[in-house]
Amino acid sequence: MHAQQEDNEKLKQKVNTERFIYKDDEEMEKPFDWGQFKRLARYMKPYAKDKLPLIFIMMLLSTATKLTVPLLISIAIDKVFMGDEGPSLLYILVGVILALYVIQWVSNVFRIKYTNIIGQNVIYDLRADLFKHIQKLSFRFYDQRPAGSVLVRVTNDVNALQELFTNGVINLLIDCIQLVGIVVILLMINFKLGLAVMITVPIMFFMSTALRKRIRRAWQNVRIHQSRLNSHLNESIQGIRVTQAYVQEKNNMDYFEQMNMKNRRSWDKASAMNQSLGPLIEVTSAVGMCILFWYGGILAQSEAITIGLLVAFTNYIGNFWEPINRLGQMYNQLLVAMASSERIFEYIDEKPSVAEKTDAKQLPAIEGHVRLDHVVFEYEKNRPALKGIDLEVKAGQSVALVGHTGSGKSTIINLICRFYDPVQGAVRIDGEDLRNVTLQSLREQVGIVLQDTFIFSGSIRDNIRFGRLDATDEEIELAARAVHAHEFIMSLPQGYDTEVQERGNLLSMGQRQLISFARALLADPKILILDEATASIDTETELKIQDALKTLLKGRTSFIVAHRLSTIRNSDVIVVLDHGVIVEQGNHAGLMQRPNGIYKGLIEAQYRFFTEAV
Ligand SMILES: Nc1ncnc2c1ncn2[C@@H]1O[C@H](COP(=O)(O)OP(=O)(O)OP(=O)(O)O)[C@@H](O)[C@H]1O
Repeated sequence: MHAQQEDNEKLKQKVNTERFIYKDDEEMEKPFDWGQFKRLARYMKPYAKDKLPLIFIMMLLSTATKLTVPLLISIAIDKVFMGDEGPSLLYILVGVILALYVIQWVSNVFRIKYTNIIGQNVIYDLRADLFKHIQKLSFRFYDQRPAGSVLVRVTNDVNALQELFTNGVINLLIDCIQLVGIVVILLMINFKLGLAVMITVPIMFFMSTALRKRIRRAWQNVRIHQSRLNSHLNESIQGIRVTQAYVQEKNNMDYFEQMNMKNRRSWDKASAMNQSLGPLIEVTSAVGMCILFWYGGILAQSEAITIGLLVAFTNYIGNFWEPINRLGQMYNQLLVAMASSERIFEYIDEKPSVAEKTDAKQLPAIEGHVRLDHVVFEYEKNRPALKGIDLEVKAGQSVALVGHTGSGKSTIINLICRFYDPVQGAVRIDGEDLRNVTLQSLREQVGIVLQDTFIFSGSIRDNIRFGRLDATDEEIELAARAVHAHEFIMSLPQGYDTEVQERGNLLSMGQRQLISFARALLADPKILILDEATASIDTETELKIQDALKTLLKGRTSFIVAHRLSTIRNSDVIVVLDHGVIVEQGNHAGLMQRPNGIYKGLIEAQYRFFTEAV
């Protein structure tokens, strides 16, 4: 019994660990890619003309002032303290140093201000480009990715570039200029001493490069864990109702804890490694200092260098390690940003699988004649969802698509709206192959109401107006009345102005559907598609809806997918699908006369279901 319990516990743990599998969205190692860096830098171009030269001047000014101060101090030591100059030179030097600090401060303030402006603008543009593009991507793109991972690219990856643009690139330049400046000054003051002190640079460079590679990997590991945590969080919040309904909170929490712990451990490891870099730099700089005091002392004794210049040397060396340390960090930051930019550009470069031809023409006002010519379609290679569909629908006819679940009903609809293109064959409206027309001119004339109707945050009025943005309030109300939505809308606290939250959480499923009916009616499309649209409506409302549908469908070609067969018996043509093939076609009366017909079987099964249930 005990062993059985243990087995059960193990099985539960196994299921829990394997339940969530998130594809890692992160490249481990990527060499620096100049092409990509240039592409990224192009985002700075619009601001380059007026802001970049200013930033550059400010940068040179602050570095020059910073590097001049030690030289002035050395003059004070040699001429005033060690020499025989009077205090007036000291006052002048102190005044100049003070002025230099003020200049440095002012130039830094403006530099930071301008770099922030450029950085924020670049990030704004990049995010806008990315969002604009992913809005155009086809259903196939979204089929292949969890929403969480798309979200992470628009938020986290773009944020990762923010630091690079606001500080990174400019600090990198400042540090390079400062380093070159210091090296030149050191070698000019005393060539031999300069070389001797810098002997430690290559040693430190090699040691820190090796260490940094490991640090970079450790941070990448942190991001992988964070990304998994994000995906899980996104899924948990979206699926919270199902989780609670199946009392899976504890399992969910256990899994979250595991992820959270792994994330924390990876963070601890990375930050411990990071901290080991500081002492390495300190030791190297201490060795450099020792060399300076030892060799510098000898040179000073032989009067090859003055005490003032030795002090200046010490000062410069002190300022030397800091940018070297930062440059290493910056390189890491640059590689991280490059990985992020690669992921962003990957989306921006993604071509919509349903692409408009360059010479795509406007679909003129249609009559609504729809034809599917031997259409074959597959979502995944070698798994056809439609296996050669031939269907002709005259303008104004109402077509019902019926069949078992997974038989291909929604797929036909997806092709008529051109959310996907057929693999073989063609879908034509008024004789025009849909691949030859612009998406806008097609979709403006095809209305669709889905079972999972999407309600956007905003007022009820705005949601109905989504069907036609220039509709007047009267037209909106007329549409709502026609589909019997007006009564329930008026019973809401602010009527048409009632704010509904994202996804319409405040409304029932049926109410959401009535709103989308009104939305579709307002759009006044020549072809109307109702995909399981009446599934969530109660029988009483359905009777009203049947009446409304008559108005809604009048003069339009319509496609109705419904499991509730009572909704479709009045259709002109009923198309019965099975495993992606049309197996029967005709009107209700005709199909009911077929002995052993599939449609007849479906109707009888549904009738039995209802009579036995009652
Ligand atoms: N986005 C997708 N990616 C991969 N396969 C899909 C996708 N959508 C549907 N399929 C597959 O295509 C086939 C047809 O699906 P379709 O949604 O057209 O069926 P349906 O008749 O509308 O079913 P239901 O009545 O359950 O809505 C099914 O085998 C389904 O598994």
